[in-house]
Amino acid sequence: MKEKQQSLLLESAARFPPPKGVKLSYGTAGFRADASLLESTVFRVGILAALRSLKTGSVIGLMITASHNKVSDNGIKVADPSGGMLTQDWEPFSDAIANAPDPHSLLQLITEFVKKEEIGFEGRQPAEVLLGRDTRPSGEALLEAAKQGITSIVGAIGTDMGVVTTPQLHWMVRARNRGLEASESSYFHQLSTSFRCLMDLKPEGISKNGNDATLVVDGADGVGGEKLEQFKKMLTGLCIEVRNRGDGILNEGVGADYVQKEKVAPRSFGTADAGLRCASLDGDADRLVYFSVLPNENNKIELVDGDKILSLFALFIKEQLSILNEGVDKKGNDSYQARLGVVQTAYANGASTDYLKEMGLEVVLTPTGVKYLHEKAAEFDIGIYFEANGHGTILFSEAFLCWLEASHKTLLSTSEGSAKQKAASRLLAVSQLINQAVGDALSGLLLVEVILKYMGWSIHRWNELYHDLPSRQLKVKVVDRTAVVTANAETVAVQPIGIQEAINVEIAKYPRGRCFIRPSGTEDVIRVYAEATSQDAADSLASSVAKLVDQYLGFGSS
Ligand SMILES: CC(=O)N[C@H]1[C@@H](OP(=O)(O)O)O[C@H](CO)[C@@H](O)[C@@H]1O
Ligand SMILES: [Mg+2]
Repeated sequence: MKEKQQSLLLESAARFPPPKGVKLSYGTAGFRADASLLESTVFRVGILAALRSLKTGSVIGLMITASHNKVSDNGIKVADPSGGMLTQDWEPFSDAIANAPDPHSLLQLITEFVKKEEIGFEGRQPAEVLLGRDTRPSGEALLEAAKQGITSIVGAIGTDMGVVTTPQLHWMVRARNRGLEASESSYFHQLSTSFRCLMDLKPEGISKNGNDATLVVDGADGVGGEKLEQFKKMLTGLCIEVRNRGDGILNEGVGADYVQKEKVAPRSFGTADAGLRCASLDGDADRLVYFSVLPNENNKIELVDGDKILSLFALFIKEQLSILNEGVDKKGNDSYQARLGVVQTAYANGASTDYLKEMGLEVVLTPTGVKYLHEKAAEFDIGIYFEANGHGTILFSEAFLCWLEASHKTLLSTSEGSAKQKAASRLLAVSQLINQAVGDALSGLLLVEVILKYMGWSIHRWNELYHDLPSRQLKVKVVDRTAVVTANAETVAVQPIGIQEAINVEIAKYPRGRCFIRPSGTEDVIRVYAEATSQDAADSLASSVAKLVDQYLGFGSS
């Protein structure tokens, strides 16, 4: 590294001293903390993003958001060239530089890393980082700190995309690296065009969804509500009313995380909305859940979560694939036996996993966190992944899309208007509509709406696909959450020794009982999840296992 570069790093790092006594970690989804603690971290992640851009010769993304966390928090996530999450190989470096105590130790870490990764500073392309932020008041100053980090790498530039949803930023990174236009208007254009194409391809004779022609959306008082209000004007054939568009406090009693975890209606929704088809986005609009307010039930709702969105998508895709393969000899030249797979975590409701398996689908479980689910889904020709909390998307392999495009072309010339041609056309439109960089509440919502129209289903009919097993989630504060080590996609606790056997004894007391514990990657707690055939049983299983966690690891345990 040249001297000029070294002194630039030292000078700028001196302007962003890290807070004393705070240790930060990249965690499940980037750095998150109280916004007042983050300037130095964000500055340093700016440096990391510029180095990543140099290393890959591609555009990188930086998103300033703390998603569903409270408004006083903030955070930062990195988008890799594909638009997906930062490669896990670079997470240890991000942790190390975030916690470097002074400019010199920071410079030393960077120098060593640049050498190890063989990052060239005289590459053909200059480094470029796209920056975005959500609506948090702390976002503007943090974005400036990130920019300073980026520009402390000689020749690197930061391009401010303004206030955007997390998935919009990831989409833009992906688009730029494919040589496409990466603006908000091109994003809206792609989504609205593919949405219209799918609406035009719905079967004739399907009736409207009864009385729920309008979709009412809770915007979590964040960026998603704002964007949807703007975007809905470009959508034909769908009437959307957006509530909680930013007048109230972000994520307070609103948003997908609140609705999914508490199973109650968000602020601005009540019994007057009973029976309507409603949806809720989270603070940065990468999560989506649906719900319907129950009549006379004190804000209780019928929750249609990420597992059911996944099931709806899987059903639709599977149907289109079987139309395409109808009458085709398995060895036929123009057939492509696409591998369709679904990816869930241990938090997926057991009834959803049973349902998907009964459909004949390959179901894979991964640890919690989109980075794991996304990676697994990419192994299929069509991989659908969702966390129960509503974060997920559909990935199409390049090989399958190539075949599909060619096949569609042939079908257009030989049998335009045939069921097969329409099925191919629908799948192509889905690959355009759904955000293949990352889970996206806006594009997910449009796909749900299209499929409900296609099926002629109301939200209640959709919710009847299967009945969720009653479940309960609890959090337990412990001395050191890293003392819990899990295996088998977090379904088994291998440490502390003996705890799993004790949990098994509890589980055996309940028919269809299922329970697991894991350390959270975003909060300082151990999470307990339990499922059983009645709510009382799920509650009681969760609370006895929470007691075990407290006995083994709680503050009175040592
Ligand atoms: C049970 C649960 O909902 N866990 C969430 C939560 O992770 P934890 O590691 O459980 O804190 O935040 C993650 C990031 O948003 C999300 O991917 C994950 O699903
Ligand atoms: Mg989010």
